Amino acid sequence: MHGLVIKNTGSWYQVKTDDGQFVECKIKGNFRLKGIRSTNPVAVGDRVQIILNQEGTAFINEIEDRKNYIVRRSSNLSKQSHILAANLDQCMLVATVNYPETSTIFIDRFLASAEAYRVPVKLVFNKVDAYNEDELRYLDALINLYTHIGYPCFKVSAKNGDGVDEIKKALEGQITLFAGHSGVGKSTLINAILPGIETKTGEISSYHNKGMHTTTFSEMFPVDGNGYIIDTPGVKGFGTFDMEEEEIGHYFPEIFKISADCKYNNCTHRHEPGCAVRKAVEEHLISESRYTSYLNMLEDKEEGKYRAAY
Ligand SMILES: Nc1nc2c(ncn2[C@@H]2O[C@H](COP(=O)(O)OP(=O)(O)OP(=O)(O)O)[C@@H](O)[C@H]2O)c(=O)[nH]1
Ligand SMILES: [Zn+2]
Repeated sequence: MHGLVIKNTGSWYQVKTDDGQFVECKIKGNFRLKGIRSTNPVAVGDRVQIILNQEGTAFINEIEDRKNYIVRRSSNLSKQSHILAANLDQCMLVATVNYPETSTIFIDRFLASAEAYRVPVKLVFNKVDAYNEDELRYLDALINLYTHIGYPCFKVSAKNGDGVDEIKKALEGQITLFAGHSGVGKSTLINAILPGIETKTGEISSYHNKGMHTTTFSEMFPVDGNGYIIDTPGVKGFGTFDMEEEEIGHYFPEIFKISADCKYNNCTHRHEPGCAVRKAVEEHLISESRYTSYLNMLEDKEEGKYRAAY
């Protein structure tokens, strides 16, 4: 029998089978996945094969190949990582231009990590009800920039409901991870999409605070139109993604595209002669803010301390 892992409590996994049953499952034996040293071999979003037993529970005995997955390092000391979710169709990054401001560096780092993880991102700009004329103009400039690069953008007010229907539409049939730094209104937005979920996430957080080993806890919530949303408490964004210096440019689509015209094919687009990227920045074909974010990631890498800012 096949199904989708929709909840992970550490020792048990809840699987929704393809014929619509919910089955509590355990892992059989010792799962070792190729190339991943993970504290949890199975994550929400995994498609699995299960074998039912007489008590009505089941064993997971096979995990289907993942199209992508996101991880978090367990700690700096250990090389082990924790798989937060698998098979994401998309990620929605909630951002704000004020109250508090999401920096373009934060947005761009997030986008680059998502490119590396091969998860498409949609940008959701929240709190549009609160902005003045200047902020709204800046917002439109950002939306113009990111839409052009290929990231769809939404304007919403989780507070008064503006734009929330468009978000609901974009969630249909998709597994979507929500991310965003503290205070952008992620919880308020999720609650506008799924009234009642708020209490649940609250419970999870307080459980967290007791210092119990709940880092393995994650859950997907069904939304209208056969989709799911994942809101992992405490996850502001993606974890560290180890990128080689010359690789960082690959995760800025517009930089990558133009870099084909650089004189040197290992160009880092800083001081090299014949750099097509720097020329494009000067000619305003690549945005200054994106180039700054790119350099910012490169600098961290140089100092040997690259760590995502979330
Ligand atoms: N004006 C305005 N305020 C909002 C909106 N959405 C959320 N807020 C407010 O922003 C603050 C933060 O909202 P939360 O939903 O708690 O933000 P969060 O992103 O979940 O933050 P954490 O819980 O810290 O992760 C609250 O005071 C909300 O009432 C909005 O659309 N407009
Ligand atoms: Zn270059």
